[in-house]
Amino acid sequence: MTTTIHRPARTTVSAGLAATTTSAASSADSLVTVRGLRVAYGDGPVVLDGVDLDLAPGETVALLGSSGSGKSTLMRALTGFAPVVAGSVDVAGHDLTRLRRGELRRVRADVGQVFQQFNLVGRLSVLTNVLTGALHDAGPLNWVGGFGSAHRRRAMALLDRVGIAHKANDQARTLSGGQQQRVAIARALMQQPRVVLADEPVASLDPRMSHSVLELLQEIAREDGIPVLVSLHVLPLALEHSDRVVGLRHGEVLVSAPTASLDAEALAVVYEGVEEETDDQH
Ligand SMILES: Nc1ncnc2c1ncn2[C@@H]1O[C@H](COP(=O)(O)OP(=O)(O)OP(=O)(O)O)[C@@H](O)[C@H]1O
Repeated sequence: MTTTIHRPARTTVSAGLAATTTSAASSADSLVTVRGLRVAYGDGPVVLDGVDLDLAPGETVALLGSSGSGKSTLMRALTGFAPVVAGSVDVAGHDLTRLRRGELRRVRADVGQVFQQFNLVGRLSVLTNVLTGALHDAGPLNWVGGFGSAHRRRAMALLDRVGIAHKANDQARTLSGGQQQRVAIARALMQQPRVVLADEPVASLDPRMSHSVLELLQEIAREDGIPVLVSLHVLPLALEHSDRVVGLRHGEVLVSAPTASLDAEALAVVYEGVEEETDDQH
């Protein structure tokens, strides 16, 4: 696939940009392929317009854009929850826009999700929170012992992988934000996802924790050979912890290029003409 930095007529072209480079992803090897995606909520305006996206196994793609540019909506489309007006959203060989509800539920199990607020059940143990990631394939639960021993072994192995096995029996709410996000990542991995979506996973974390959580996500992508799409508001974090960057502005993809070919100046086009606060982007 050719990658692009689009410059709409109303924006200024700054010097020195590589307008065309070669991407890591192409539709041939992509696990996720979005084409011509157009989304509108009810009778409201179009919030995604003609979006193309490819996610290849093993790559971490940073999704950038100002508040309201459509990042969460794109993530929602990848789980079949966005009101799609046109286009296709292919995840692991299934076009989500064409599936019935039951089929959609099965395909959703392939998509692991990580959220800004972790979404753990605070009063439950760390281990139980991770186990809930396997609910879709747990079968009839043994309500005395809960999940079976195979699930528990897998959950413990994942907690070990994310570095907090020693907290397994603690209540989730007693952990720090960074630790809770690691639990949430382990829970997402528990469902053995084919792709991981992380919607602003470090927005509630301090800089040190942010780096370590993003390092972990990138490591998981590489080691497990799954794509990770991570939306971020902080440019330096995106430039340090991704293989490719996709930049949205007003629902359109303006930048899609390997991270190594980009810098903050090249990405400024994504934020040009946007009035919202920009303090945390640089
Ligand atoms: N459920 C909804 N109903 C109506 N409009 C919505 C809904 N969700 C989002 N929108 C609108 O869609 C547009 C894109 O929103 P979205 O949340 O996808 O942006 P975002 O880039 O994720 O923003 P942020 O960085 O603030 O999370 C915005 O104009 C928003 O108001």
